[in-house]
Amino acid sequence: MADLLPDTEVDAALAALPHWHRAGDTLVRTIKSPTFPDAVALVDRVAVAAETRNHHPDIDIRWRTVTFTCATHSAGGITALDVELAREIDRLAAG
Ligand SMILES: C[C@H](O)[C@H](O)[C@H]1CNC2=NC(N)=NC(=O)C2=N1
Repeated sequence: MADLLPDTEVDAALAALPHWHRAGDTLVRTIKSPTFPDAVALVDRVAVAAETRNHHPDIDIRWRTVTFTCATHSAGGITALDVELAREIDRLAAG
């Protein structure tokens, strides 16, 4: 499951993840929340989902702006786990 995705598959995945972009061997999305508590509440929802799937994003919180960076550390790059986590983060951010 933690096999690196070829660039063609990363590009295909990103086509369906318009809020995300590729930065080297990671997928990145920045989300601006209305307030700092809202930003932290989003991070908490993502934390629960990440723990459930045992696949965790790197998270940078700066006031109301949260940046999620997804990569599979054990594989050294982007795998299907990261694409699925990005989709989950989009769902949680939209909810
Ligand atoms: C032991 C545990 O299953 C591993 O360390 C998991 C935890 N969460 C993880 N998250 C991410 N993004 N990459 C990993 O390789 C990874 N490995």
